[in-house]
Amino acid sequence: MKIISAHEGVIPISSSMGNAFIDFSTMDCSILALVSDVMVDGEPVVGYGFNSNGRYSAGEILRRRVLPRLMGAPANSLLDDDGLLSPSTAWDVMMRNEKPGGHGERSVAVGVVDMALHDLAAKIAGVPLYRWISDKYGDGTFDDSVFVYAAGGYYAPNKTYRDLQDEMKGFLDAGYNVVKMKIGGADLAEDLRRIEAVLEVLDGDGSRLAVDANGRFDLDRALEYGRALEPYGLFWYEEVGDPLDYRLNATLSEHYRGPIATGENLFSLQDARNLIRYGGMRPDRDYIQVDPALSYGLVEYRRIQHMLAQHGWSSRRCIPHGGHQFSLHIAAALKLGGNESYPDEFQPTGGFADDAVVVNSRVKLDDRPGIGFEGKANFHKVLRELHA
Ligand SMILES: O=C([O-])CC(=O)C(=O)O
Ligand SMILES: [Mg+2]
Repeated sequence: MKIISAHEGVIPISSSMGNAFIDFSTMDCSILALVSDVMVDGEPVVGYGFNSNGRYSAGEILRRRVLPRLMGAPANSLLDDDGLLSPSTAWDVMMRNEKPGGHGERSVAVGVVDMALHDLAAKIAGVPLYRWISDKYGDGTFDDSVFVYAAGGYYAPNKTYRDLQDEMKGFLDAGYNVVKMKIGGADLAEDLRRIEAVLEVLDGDGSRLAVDANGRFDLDRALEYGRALEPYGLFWYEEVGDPLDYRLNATLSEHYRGPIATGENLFSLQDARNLIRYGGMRPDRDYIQVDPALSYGLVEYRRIQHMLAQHGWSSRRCIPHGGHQFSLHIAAALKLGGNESYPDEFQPTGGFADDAVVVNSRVKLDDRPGIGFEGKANFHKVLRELHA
């Protein structure tokens, strides 16, 4: 088995919305197709990857470092002892001559390729990725549906409370029980009005609402918001301070009693371990949101799972960021607590297969081989054009 060619590209996923830290007017995304020499029904088997939603493309690193190493390696150096494509062996090849630390966007580039390699390996095996993962690394069992919550509630020009409520109603109508909205892009009084507006739609049940500050707050503001939010009994209070400010998070956890979620901008085993060591995260209630696509892919994510287990954390406390199909398979196979979903945002990359149905905030996995991008027509069209 050989990878014959790699086709990398960049697509816009821009929009007018904003969170507390950035607007998405120039947001884009790296996409990748790895074409193999394995033929099925007269067509080569192709693995696809992309860099999750909401961080910029990493084409330069892909083109200059990661892909040349992958494509320059002897074909058999990417295979396991059974002659099958091994994403973890390929990972070592991609990371040759890379120093530790400073993970930055390198982890994003490697994550794109790791996703495509997993898609390819599962397609060659003729099974959906969740099955491939659970057969290879687990006991062959998996969750046949995954908890998903609907993320949205962004700031946007001229967006009214009514617009925000309608957006959230749309999520409930689409089958979600838990929704997420942005905070920190306005002052506390205004954000509380926005929260109250959303709570009206949720019958006043704060346990169905997560709020996300996108790393905006300093300690004073983190605690001030925490005091104001605590009475609502929210689903979680997300990414409150800078992702690498572990002490801020630890101090917050001493004051804020409800669940805290963070980790979407931690891109390595080392950073995730520091969060667990120094961030005051509580394994009985908090959530880890590391996104496998942004953080060196599934190979590294499995190391993170191992680290979490050593620290006494259940995989159920992990709900990855990103709202993508890759994490959905990982969540089912590694028995995570769930996965994010963007029903409306980040197109064409965000969201699941077109025929995926959310019932009671759970989505079932399907039987398409690999990750199943083929079931998401608008995205598959873009991916196919890469190697047409
Ligand atoms: O706004 C974003 O960049 C996405 C985000 O934080 C999330 O989905 O949790
Ligand atoms: Mg977030």
